[in-house]
Amino acid sequence: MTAAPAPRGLIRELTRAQRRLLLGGVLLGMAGVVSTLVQPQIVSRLIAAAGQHRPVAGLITLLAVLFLADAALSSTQGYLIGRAGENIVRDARVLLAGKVLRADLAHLNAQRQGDVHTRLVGDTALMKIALTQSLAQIILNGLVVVGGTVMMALIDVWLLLLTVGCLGVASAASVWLARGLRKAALVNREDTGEFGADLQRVLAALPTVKAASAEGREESRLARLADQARRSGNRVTVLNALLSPVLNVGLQASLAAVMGVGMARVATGSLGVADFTAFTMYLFYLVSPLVLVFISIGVYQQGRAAVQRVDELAGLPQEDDPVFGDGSAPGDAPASGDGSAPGDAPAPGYGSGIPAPRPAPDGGHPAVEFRDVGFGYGDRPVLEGVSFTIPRRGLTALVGVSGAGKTTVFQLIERFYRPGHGAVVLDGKDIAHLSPAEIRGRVGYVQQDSAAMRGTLRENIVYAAPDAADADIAEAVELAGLADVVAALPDGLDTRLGDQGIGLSGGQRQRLCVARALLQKPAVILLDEATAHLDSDAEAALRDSLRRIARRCAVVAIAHRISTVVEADRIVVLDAGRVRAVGTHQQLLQNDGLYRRLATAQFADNALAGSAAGSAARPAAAPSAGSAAGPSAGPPAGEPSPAPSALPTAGAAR
Ligand SMILES: Nc1ncnc2c1ncn2[C@@H]1O[C@H](COP(=O)(O)OP(=O)(O)OP(=O)(O)O)[C@@H](O)[C@H]1O
Repeated sequence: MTAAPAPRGLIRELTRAQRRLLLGGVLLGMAGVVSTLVQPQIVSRLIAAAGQHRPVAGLITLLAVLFLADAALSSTQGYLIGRAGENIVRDARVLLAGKVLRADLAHLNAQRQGDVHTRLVGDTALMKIALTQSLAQIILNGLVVVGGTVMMALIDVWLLLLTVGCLGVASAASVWLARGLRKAALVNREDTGEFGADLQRVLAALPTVKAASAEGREESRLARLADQARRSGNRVTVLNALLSPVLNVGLQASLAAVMGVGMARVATGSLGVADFTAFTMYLFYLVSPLVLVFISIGVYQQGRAAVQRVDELAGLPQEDDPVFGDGSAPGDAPASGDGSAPGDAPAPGYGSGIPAPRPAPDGGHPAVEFRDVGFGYGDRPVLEGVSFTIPRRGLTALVGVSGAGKTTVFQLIERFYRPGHGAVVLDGKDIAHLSPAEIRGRVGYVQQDSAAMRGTLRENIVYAAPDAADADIAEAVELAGLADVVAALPDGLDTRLGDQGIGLSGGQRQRLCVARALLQKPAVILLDEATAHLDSDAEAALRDSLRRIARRCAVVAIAHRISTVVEADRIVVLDAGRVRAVGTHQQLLQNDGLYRRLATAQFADNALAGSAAGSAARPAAAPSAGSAAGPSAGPPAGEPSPAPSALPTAGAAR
């Protein structure tokens, strides 16, 4: 994963929030340790008292109380630590979900969705075990081991040295195994993420997989990845399986040695029976904590691999990270240009050498302005020296062959990506200085792939304006040409849609997205081939609506159909990432070869198909009053425009 380093102390922050539960758990656990360590001493005194025929009832009662206290303390400690663990998982998931939702798209797109999912769901759960249960086990059982060792030293140092000698070799081997375990666990987490990512890819394109009869191929591919995860999982299992036996061998050896040497010393009278019993009890008490310490170290190492992956995801660069650093406050108005009268010469010196915004003819600034914008995805340049303005009202069409950069222009207006050069200006403000919420509150965006989500039709429509009034919803539905669709559904707006809006046709989904954008009441509406799936009646109705809407705000359409383009107040022709021409349909027909070819090629196609017969050529719209930055075409020569049909976006038209 190519993410920036995680914010320092993320894990510390998550655990600090749970410090009361964690501290409470550890303190109770320590009380339990004391109660455990005292027990052999009481037993030793019990044996001594019984040997001397003294009363033992008090000692027996004390021993019973210690046993019960031990059990109560250890279960309460387990509960507190477990609760802290669940809280840490919740906090980590909420934090990561926020990071992913606000991540910079360029960086997020480089991640595999399934891997992001695995990190958010699976790795956070493993992280909980590492940060709470296994750490608590290491601390508490470690205390039992240390405390027990001290008590054993007080009873008989030579027997202790014998024990440590047998256990030392086994412990060193266990530490070595635990180290290997961490590396193996990291590989296994990566492999699991890989499998998740591929599964997600297949599920997202299931109809394509079925249509291509690729189920078998995909199954084999998934099986290969599952096998890869199994192999690395097996390495983890082997190391895990070796950990306890290695330690057990050491423990068994030390038990045998202690019993042999201890009994011999009891026989010679150099060690008392009571002390030998207490020593042996400590050794037995040490067995399980010692094994648990090493198992917990193993689990902790596996959890650390998950912590590393969670940390990386938390380090995803965020879209509101400051990257420009020019010292101006977010949302600063330009030093000049605001308040200048329409027609004033642009004032120089705005931002980093970028000319000041040009006031729009209707007062105020243009709705959108591109100033010498250059942009590429990674090292691949897509836009170069792009400059144009979009007036505050009217319909602007963006045309060009496929891959010219039209959608990229929209994505830069939304600031999904930042330009490498130049500025995108929204209502006189460089969007580099606006928050994502400010930008997207002013811009409605209907994407090419008509995004709809699982939920009701109403939830989908009000998604960008959750508090919209019913009357506004009804108006947006009407304007988007969705009213008949809603009326025909038994549950109307409360009809439930499946994933990606399953339950609606492609054209209906497009109208839903238009309604969603309209309801937002934006200053600028971006339509990316929003009528591509509509039949000609629905498209004509939506065009009428857009004409009405364009009286109130700026409508920018990446136009698929020439009928939309013909009606546009201005047309921006993009060619290989550059603005080639700006003008009306008539002006461009007259003066721009590429535009003429784009328009007439489709007209000819439709004429051949006989579909153009009934389509009367619409009179070209009057040239826009707004001034156009960038190349401009000359006035129309009064020649007839091609009949409304579809404008090709294929490179063949060039
Ligand atoms: N996320 C991305 N990562 C890398 N390259 C991309 C990405 N999106 C688009 N491109 C590339 O950028 C170029 C412009 O793409 P864009 O989608 O803006 O073109 P377009 O004019 O809208 O095309 P179309 O009419 O086919 O939708 C294309 O060459 C495309 O391959």
